[in-house]
Amino acid sequence: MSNLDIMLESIQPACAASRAAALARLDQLTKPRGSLGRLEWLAAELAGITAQPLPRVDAPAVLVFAADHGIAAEGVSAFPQEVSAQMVANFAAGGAAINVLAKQIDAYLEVVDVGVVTSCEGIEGVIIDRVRNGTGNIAVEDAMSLDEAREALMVGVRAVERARHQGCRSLILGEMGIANTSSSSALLAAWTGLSLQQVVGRGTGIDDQRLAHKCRVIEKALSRARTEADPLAVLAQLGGLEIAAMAGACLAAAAARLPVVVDGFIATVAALAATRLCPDASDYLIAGHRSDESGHGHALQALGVEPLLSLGLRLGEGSGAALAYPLLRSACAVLAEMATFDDAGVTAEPETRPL
Ligand SMILES: Cc1cc2ncn([C@H]3O[C@H](COP(=O)(O)O)[C@@H](O)[C@H]3O)c2cc1C
Ligand SMILES: O=C(O)c1cccnc1
Repeated sequence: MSNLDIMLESIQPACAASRAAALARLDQLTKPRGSLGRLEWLAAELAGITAQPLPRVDAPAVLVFAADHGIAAEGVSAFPQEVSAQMVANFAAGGAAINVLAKQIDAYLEVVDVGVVTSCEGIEGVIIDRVRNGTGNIAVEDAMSLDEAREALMVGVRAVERARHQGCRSLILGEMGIANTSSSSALLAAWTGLSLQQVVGRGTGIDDQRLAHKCRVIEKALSRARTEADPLAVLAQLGGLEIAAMAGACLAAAAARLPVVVDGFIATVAALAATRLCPDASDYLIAGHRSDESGHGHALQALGVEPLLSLGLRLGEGSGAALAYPLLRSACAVLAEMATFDDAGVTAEPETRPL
């Protein structure tokens, strides 16, 4: 059995007993039942994920995976392919949105080159774990081989191992890769049967004409693909290297009982890939936000998750997940630190006297 198969077999559903214990405690805390709304739901989810009635999520790791996409040659993005490598240098220099947001939550940040066309070797601080030099153009050929898809998953697994070594207890997964909304749309359509109109959006901000062209290119990719194939084969045909790495990171997180805060459209499709490979991995996913990329709502629905925030972001990099992360911290703090009715001598029973 491969290391990947061993890990897939080790993934267990979230712990129902810890979740139930957290829910019972929430009802004893000094507040009307349920009055902290989704924060209570979040606290219970985190208890189930970590198998701890009083979960802890500090410190978070932000893992940003970068790779290029052959489909960029079709003109499906508003930006040229070289921006992927330039942005990796920007991440390394600390100048991107995710750098700023990761700093605000005291996160451990790692940028991994999984397959940027102009290799990021030599950029200080970037982890080089390359599978190949960008993917094939999915309109005309498979993105990668089955072996390469497995290798890309393992890139994510290794990144989670490093984050755990740093003492991280929660994960935020981000990506950089020009044209990766196209691969994500193709994967989402392949796995859900949704129409192109539902899954294809403007990405970096393309106009109507380019959007129509993007739809035609993705349609070509889908007509070439064997969408009924097993999930790994679909990932190899249509996926991106960074998408596969994020999926591998989701699986490793599930195996280690760490919560993953899912970011935007691309990260959600990667999380969907993880659940296609191992359905129990879905228990470990918290949707950070709903991005403005049309199709993200459908992707979240396919994953069966409700996002915490909706701020009109359309960036990726892990930005929306980093913004949502403080809610996880707050949920854990409320559960652990609020007084119970008994502790505080507050009457727990609702009013029963007749009016
Ligand atoms: C400067 C810049 C920074 C970014 N950070 C994330 N993305 C986002 O945009 C890309 C996806 O959109 P599309 O499929 O239209 O290319 C990804 O790299 C994603 O992470 C960026 C894009 C640009 C241009
Ligand atoms: O939702 C996202 O993650 C997204 C949307 C547009 C461009 N890049 C990323």
